[in-house]
Amino acid sequence: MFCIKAGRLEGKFAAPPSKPYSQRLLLASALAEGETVIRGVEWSDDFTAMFRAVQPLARLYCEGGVVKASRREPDFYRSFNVMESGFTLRTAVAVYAGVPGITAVYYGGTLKGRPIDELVEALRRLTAVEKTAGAIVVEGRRLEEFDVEIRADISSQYISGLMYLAAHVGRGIVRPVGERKSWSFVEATAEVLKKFGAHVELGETIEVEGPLRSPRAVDVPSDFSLAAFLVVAGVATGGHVELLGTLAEVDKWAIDVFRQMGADITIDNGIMRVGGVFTRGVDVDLGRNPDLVMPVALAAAMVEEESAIRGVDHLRYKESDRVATVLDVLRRLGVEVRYDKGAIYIRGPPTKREVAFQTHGDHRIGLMALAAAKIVGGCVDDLTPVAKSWPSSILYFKG
Ligand SMILES: O=C(O)C1=C[C@@H](OP(=O)(O)O)[C@@H](O)[C@H](O)C1
Ligand SMILES: C=C(OP(=O)(O)O)C(=O)O
Repeated sequence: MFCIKAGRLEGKFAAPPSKPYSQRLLLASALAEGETVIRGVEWSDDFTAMFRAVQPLARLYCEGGVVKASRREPDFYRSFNVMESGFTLRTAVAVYAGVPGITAVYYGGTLKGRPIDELVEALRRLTAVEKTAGAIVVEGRRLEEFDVEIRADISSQYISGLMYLAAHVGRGIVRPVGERKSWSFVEATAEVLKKFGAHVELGETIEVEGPLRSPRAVDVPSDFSLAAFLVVAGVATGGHVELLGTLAEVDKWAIDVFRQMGADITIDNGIMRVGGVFTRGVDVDLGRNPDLVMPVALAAAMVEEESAIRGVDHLRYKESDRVATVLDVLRRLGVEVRYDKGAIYIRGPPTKREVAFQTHGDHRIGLMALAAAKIVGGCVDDLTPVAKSWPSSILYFKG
């Protein structure tokens, strides 16, 4: 049990480093020609998962938050545990299909109940892939150019995995089928592959052409989906919060969502200053950016006007069923909330104080609970999950 007193969140904080970018940069560095220095890494469980996954084909050195990576002759037999990292599981299974040799990718915890079968089916058109209890075994081949269809409405990481495979083997075409969920993360993959010299076209189909070449040194950008918890806690407690760092593209447009709700956010010389009061509800579709649902829902819980957060049905495939667990956090706050046809409707403000929150084994629900506890006071049952994306978060909220 971790308890927090209600009170103003005040201070100057380093914005949290982006987990999705740190993982993408490490994977690209491990496949690229030449050494890459990656600066500003936070050793989250998911980054560690990617570090394990690339070890059989990369030379790796680390010192604090700096990692140096370059490709090497891959081991023929390789096995590693990606723990609960969906991105690492889905990209590793795809990439190793194009690396001659045999790979056993172990996975566990909440990831055991999350989707992977559609990617396994798509890869079986290229090579042998066996799914057993808790592991996937991939027979890697020297693949030529490939052309595959894959469902786009379950996880964008299937597509990101196939894009990395294409860059690695030389060329590939990926045909997304159905609604394009979490699409901003496909764009983030394209952005990183292009930084490493690949040619990427995102259209009706996706075309990727390698090879990957190191840009020599890269900085991990900051993550707005995580920083947003500090923004919400700062605004909701009337505190003054300053965040230092350059935000990654993927979720940063959502600053305007918080502004629409009444937050006063300015960015000047890489410093984000946060103030204002949440006074208005919002009607927003977060289907392209699912990780923003938790902080936006918490901000919406502060205002009386009803908010609608749409496009959230695929949140059921995350570390927890986030449709259910976001509703759980809000109900514990005494907020009116309902889910209907892919949308969450929220009407605040909180009517409860000193609340007992549950993380349900999910890091983003844990972070939402930490920010909520700073606002109304309360306790979080288990902090372990937050190490998946932002282990240092507890230091920001401890206060
Ligand atoms: O590619 C990525 O790094 C991610 C993609 C999204 O998942 P899905 O594509 O499975 O929705 C997102 O929710 C996750 O936190 C990170
Ligand atoms: C769903 C997430 O990550 P992953 O899919 O990589 O496990 C997340 O960080 O919320």
